[in-house]
Formats: sequence, structure tokens, C-alpha cells
Amino acid sequence: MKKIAVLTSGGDAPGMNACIRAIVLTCERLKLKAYGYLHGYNGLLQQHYKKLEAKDMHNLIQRGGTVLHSARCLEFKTPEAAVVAAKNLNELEIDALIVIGGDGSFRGAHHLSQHWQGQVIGLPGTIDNDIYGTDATIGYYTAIETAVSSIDKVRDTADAFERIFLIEVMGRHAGFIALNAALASASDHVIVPELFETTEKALAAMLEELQYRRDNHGSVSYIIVIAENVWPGGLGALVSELEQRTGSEVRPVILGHVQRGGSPVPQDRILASKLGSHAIQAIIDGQTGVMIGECNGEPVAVPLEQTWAQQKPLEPFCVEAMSQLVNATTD
Ligand SMILES: Nc1ncnc2c1ncn2[C@@H]1O[C@H](COP(=O)(O)OP(=O)(O)OP(=O)(O)O)[C@@H](O)[C@H]1O
Ligand SMILES: O=P(O)(O)OC[C@H]1O[C@](O)(CO)[C@@H](O)[C@@H]1O
Repeated sequence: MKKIAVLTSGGDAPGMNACIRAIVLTCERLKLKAYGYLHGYNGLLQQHYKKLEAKDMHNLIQRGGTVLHSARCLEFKTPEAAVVAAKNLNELEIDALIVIGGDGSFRGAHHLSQHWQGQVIGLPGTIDNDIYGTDATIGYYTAIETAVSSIDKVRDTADAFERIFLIEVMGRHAGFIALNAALASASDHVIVPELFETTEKALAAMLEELQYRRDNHGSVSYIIVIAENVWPGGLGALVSELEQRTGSEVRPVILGHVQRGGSPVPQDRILASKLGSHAIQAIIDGQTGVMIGECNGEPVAVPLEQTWAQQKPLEPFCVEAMSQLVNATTD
């Protein structure tokens, strides 16, 4: 009988619990034993785990966060740590480890596989959607939903005062949340790392669009969605610059960690359920060193190294729609 272990690592994402549930239920159906390591890679280093059974998976699919807890474990980057983890996995007689996390967590999984003979499978779980080789990641759809509902609320007060608002969304190195939240909330402008060139160019584009709106509609609200870490000097620097150049008040809103929480939307629950159960099938088929993702509605197995070596591009169709709709609004 195979023994399967699972852990969640890096930024938690809504739908991680749904994925754990799918893994455990599939294991139980196939008469495999399931274990959960706690607090990301820390659990592997401290042999901190619990047995997972189908009866404990009740009422879990709708819960945000992760019942296994998550962490960023810098110590795991050392060869010594991977050796300790391998020893602990062997002691528990684990045959396969499933890591649910982002590209950093996949680097960790690959690092472990250099020191451990067992099977290693990655499942994409991050709100950032920045993993090459899968159309979406678990948690991404919920983060967009949260960002959009928050931007809708900001729009109400922005309209009332005809103010400029700068709304910062998450996505450390990727503009997926920013672009799609801007598109879905009919925001007026979006700034993402993939398309950012210089502050001057970005400012010129914003000011030109704002002027166009003012010339055609008079005093208006103006909502700019910006991905975190893009603007040199941070959000405050952009607020000052915009206030100086427009002569208007600018209000910043940082959505922050609310985007990581909440009950997963159905799309994330569905993706998590598909990937979790397929991961067990992949293990039975003897796969290792791969991420199980989804492309065009089909499961895919992508070598772990590819998931971070290649940058996932923004969807050109979304970029096109956003650029077509800017200044076409009659709101
Ligand atoms: N090169 C590496 N070698 C070994 N382990 C690593 C490596 N890079 C990352 N890890 C492990 O993976 C953990 C999570 O990585 P990281 O903080 O980059 O988050 P992530 O998995 O990319 O998720 P997210 O982007 O959603 O926060 C790290 O804290 C560390 O334990
Ligand atoms: O919770 P922490 O460690 O501050 O990490 C925040 C980062 O994690 C993410 O939420 C997921 O990668 C990023 O969007 C964000 O930059």
C-alpha cells in the first residue's frame, strides 16, 4: 500500500483545502494512506505531520486558508535541510510527496528530489497565477473576485467625489490579478510589470487618458489599478506625482492580504478538485518531478524546472480588450 504525503507552501490560496480534500478522498477510494505535513517545508524538517482521513474532509471544500498551514521556510534551501527532509520521509515510509504552492515551492520540491528517491508532484496553488504550464492556479479566481468586489465599492465613493483612486493589488512579479480585476471592474487604467517601461511613459499615458475623459465628460472619477512592486518608490511616490501633475486629490487603496482570504469561488474549487484527484492518478502511473496543471480543459504534466524557467505571459486577449476599452467608456 502506497503512502502519500501532502503539504502547502508559500502564500496560501483559497482552494488549497479543496485540493487537500480531493487528494485525501482519492487516496481513501484507492486504499492509499494519506498524511499531511504542517507549516510548509518546516513540517518536513521537524517531522510534524498528521494522518489525513476522508472523515476529516467534511465541510472543508468551502473554507479559505489551509488546514495544513503554510510558511516560507528559508532554511529549506540548504542541501542539509533536504537531507533531513528525505530522512524524515523515509522514516515515515512515504512513497510520494505532493507540494501545493507557487514556483518557489516547486523549486523546493525539485531541491528535495535531488536528495530523496520518492515521487514528487507539484500542484499550482497561488493567487498570483504566475506559474508557467498551467492556464490557472488554485486561488487566482477567488483573488480576482475579491479585488473586483472591492474596486466596485471604491468606485462608488470615487464617483461621489469625482476623485482619482490608485488601487494596489497583489502579484509580486505578475500582473494577472491587476489586469483581470481592472477589466472586470471597468477600471480606467492598469499598470502591470509585464507592460511597464518607464515612469515617464506610464505617467504620460495616464495623464493623456485622464485629460481625454475630462475634456469629454467634465469632472470624473478615475480608477487606476496597479500591481504591487511596479512603481519605483512605491504607491506613495505615484500618489505625489499624480497630485502634482493633475492638481487633484489622489487617494491610495492597498487591497493587501484580503485578496488571499475568503471562501474559494466555484472555479477554484473545481480546479482544486480536478488537480488533487489527478495528482494521485499521476503518482499511480509512476510520474515524478512534474507539476500537474490544466491547459485547455485537459490535465498536463509539466517538468518542475519548466514552471519557473519560463515566464508565463499575460493573456494577449485580455491585454487587447483592456486597451480597446480604455477611453471608450460612456460611464
Ligand atoms: N531554491 C529553493 N530551494 C529550496 N526551497 C525553496 C527554494 N525556493 C523556495 N523554496 C521553498 O519554498 C517556499 C515558498 O517559496 P516562495 O516564498 O517563493 O512562495 P511560492 O511557493 O512561490 O508561493 P507564492 O508566490 O504564492 O507566495 C520557500 O519559503 C522555501 O521553503
Ligand atoms: O504574505 P507575505 O509573505 O507578505 O507575501 C505576500 C506575497 O504573497 C502573494 O500573496 C502570493 O505570492 C503575493 O501576491 C504577495 O506579494
